[in-house]
Amino acid sequence: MDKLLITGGRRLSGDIPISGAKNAALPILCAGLLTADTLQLSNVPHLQDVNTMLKLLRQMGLGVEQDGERMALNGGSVDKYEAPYEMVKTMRASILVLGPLLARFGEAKVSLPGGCAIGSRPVDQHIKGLQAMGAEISIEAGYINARAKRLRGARIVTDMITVTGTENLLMAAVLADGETVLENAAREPEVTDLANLLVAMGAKIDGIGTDRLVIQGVERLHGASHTVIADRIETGTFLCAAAAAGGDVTLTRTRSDILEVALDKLREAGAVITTGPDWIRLQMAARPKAVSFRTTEYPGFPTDMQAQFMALNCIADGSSRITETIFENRFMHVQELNRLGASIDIDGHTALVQGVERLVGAPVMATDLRASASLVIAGLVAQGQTLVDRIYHLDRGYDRMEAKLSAVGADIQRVKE
Ligand SMILES: CC(=O)N[C@H]1[C@@H](OP(=O)(O)OP(=O)(O)OC[C@H]2O[C@@H](n3ccc(=O)[nH]c3=O)[C@H](O)[C@@H]2O)O[C@H](CO)[C@@H](O)[C@@H]1O
Ligand SMILES: C=C(OP(=O)(O)O)C(=O)O
Repeated sequence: MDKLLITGGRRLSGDIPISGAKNAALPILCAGLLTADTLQLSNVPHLQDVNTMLKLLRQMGLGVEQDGERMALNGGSVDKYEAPYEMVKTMRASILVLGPLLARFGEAKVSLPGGCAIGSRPVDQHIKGLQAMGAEISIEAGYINARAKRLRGARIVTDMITVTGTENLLMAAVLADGETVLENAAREPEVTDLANLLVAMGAKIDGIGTDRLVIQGVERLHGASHTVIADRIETGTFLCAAAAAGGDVTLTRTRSDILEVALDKLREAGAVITTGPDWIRLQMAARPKAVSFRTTEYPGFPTDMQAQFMALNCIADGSSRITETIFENRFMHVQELNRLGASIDIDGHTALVQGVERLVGAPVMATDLRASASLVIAGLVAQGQTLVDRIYHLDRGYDRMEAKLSAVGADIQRVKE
């Protein structure tokens, strides 16, 4: 199992190119199921989750041609409508095949994802929405079995804001009979990116970027070309790394407008940030100041940045309060950060971080994707060596993180065992 060996204390300086967004690429790949024509995609990131999704889609008969970050998908030969447990258990986003399969083929069998390290993460809202559109759904032996001759438009109000729930229902609604209104829809930029692709494929969607999506179903969708948006969480992760380690980095091929709360927090922490149309520069000359925040849905502070900001707060001047409101169990990194010398207490959904002058390297264990990123950031500032185990979590969502960090001066290497 691969590990990352980091020797802390190096300042970071130089350019880091940002990859396409994992959370946009995954639903966009599933949109390939919605048409018999070809989708031409670019800026698709090299990630384990993308490989897993492609494996699943190929099993269903989707044609895939890959050329680096470019990809051509053809849904003309899709003839299997099942997402088996073995796939779904390694990647929850496999649930995103449910809406497209049901909408185009009238049937789908998808393993229930179950819980994961960060929480119970049910998919009841996906199911409830599809039922409102006329699908007959039964749960048997851990599988969602769904059928519908043709989905019909409906008004759906989800109980909470759900990102993949909105994406699944959107992909179902574009081929449904009549009008669907999705109230309380997620506004994450990745949902917007998917919606823009669907419009390019011939879908009729109003309210893109708002919490009320109105969809007029069409008979069929056609091929299109699309560039996946930049990964705002990868961007934010490298910004936190540079703010914690100190230095001067410029992130290229990314956008500042989809990351504004995180940029404001980094400024509050003492970073000097300048931005251009497709780059963000961060300069950090002093010890960071502690910053408090609550995670919320977009455009609020993203839960996927909580762990990385906690790592920054560990070595900051002052104390901070971090409240997690999206997932019930997203503080698994706290124990590991404390093993490096951090001072963090948990009080319910709030972590109280007392900044310390220094962390000291140690072997630590990654528990989920962003927890892994927080341990890498902590390792970059800790004295001595930090060995991060179980980095298969990191490989799910970061494209060659160690190569990108080495290129700006970090002492970090992948160790194979
Ligand atoms: C592949 C992808 O895009 N993953 C992102 C997506 O996950 P994902 O789409 O799984 O997260 P959701 O937005 O659905 O979850 C938000 C909250 O709603 C709850 N819920 C959700 C659906 C449902 O049917 N029932 C229910 O109770 C969840 O347990 C959670 O507490 O959004 C999360 C929140 O921004 C991010 O952390 C993930 O990185
Ligand atoms: C929680 C995440 O992803 P997923 O929904 O794929 O588990 C994440 O990207 O931080």
